[in-house]
Amino acid sequence: ACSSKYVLSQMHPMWQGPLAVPGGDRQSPIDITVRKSVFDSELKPLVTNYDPNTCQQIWNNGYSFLVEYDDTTDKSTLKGGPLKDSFRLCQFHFHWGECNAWGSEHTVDRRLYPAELHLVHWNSDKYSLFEEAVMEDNGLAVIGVFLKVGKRHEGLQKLVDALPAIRHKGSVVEFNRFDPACLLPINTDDYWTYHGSLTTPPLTESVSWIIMKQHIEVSHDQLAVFRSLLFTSAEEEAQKSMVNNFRVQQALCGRTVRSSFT
Ligand SMILES: COc1ccc(N2C[C@H](O)c3cc(S(N)(=O)=O)sc3S2(=O)=O)cc1
Ligand SMILES: [Zn+2]
Repeated sequence: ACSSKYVLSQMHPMWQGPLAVPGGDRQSPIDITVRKSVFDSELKPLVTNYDPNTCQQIWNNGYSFLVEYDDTTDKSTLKGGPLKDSFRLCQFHFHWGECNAWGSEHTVDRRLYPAELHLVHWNSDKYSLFEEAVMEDNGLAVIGVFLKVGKRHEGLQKLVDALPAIRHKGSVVEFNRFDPACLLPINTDDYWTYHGSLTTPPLTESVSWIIMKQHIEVSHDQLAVFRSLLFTSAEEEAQKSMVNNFRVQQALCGRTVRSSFT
C-alpha cells in the first residue's frame, strides 16, 4: 500500500468511497510492535501546560465529539517529548467501538482497546494558524491515550454529562473550565512516537504521534454514553449511532517507532 499512489479505499462507516492521499507512505493509525520499537535516549519527558480557562466548547462534528480550546495565545501548550518546538492545544476527541472489544485506532502488539483519546496540538513556533500547520510536515502533534474499562473516571464525568446535549452532528454547546491534563495517565514519561497522519479526512501527513504506554480507566457506563451520540444530524431520517469511528490500520512503510523507555 505504501508504494501505490493511493491508500486502499476506506469503505468505512465514517466516510464512504475511496480516499486519495498523495504518496500515502506515512499514514495512521498503525500497530505498534513493541519488540520492533527502538529506544531513543534523546527523547525527553512530555511537558504539558494546559489552562482550563481556554476551554470553549464541545461539539459533534459527525466523526467524533470535539472539546475545543482557544488557541489564539500560548496558554495551553505541549513541549518536550520528541518535539523541538512549542505546540498549542486546539482540541481533543475520542474514537470508540460499538462494544468494549474494540474501538482504538492504534494497537500495541495487535491489542485493541475499547477507546482512544487524541489531544491535538499545532506548531505555534513555525506557523501562525492551525489551518497552515495541519498541511505541513511537522505541523501537528497528537497525544494518544488508550482507554480501558474499569473504575469510573471522575474527571471525565463532566464531559460525559455534556454529551446528551450534542447527540446530533453539528450540535455545539458551551463548555468551560475543563482541564485536559486530568485525562492523561499518571506516567507520561513512557511513550512511543512516530511520524504519521490525521486518521480522518484530509488524512494529511503532518502528525508527530505520541502514544502513551500507560492507559486510563473509564467505567462501562461512561463509555456507553459515548455510544449514545449520533453520526447523523437532527434533520436526517435514519439516525446512525456514533460507534466504530476509527480508521483501519495502515502499513508502516519502513517507518521506525521510537520508545522513550526500555
Ligand atoms: C484542513 O482542515 C482540517 C484538518 C483537520 C481537522 N481536524 C478534524 C479531524 O477530524 C482531525 C482528526 C484528527 S486525528 N484522529 O487525531 O488524526 S486531528 C483532526 S483536526 O483537528 O486536525 C479539521 C480541519
Ligand atoms: Zn483522532
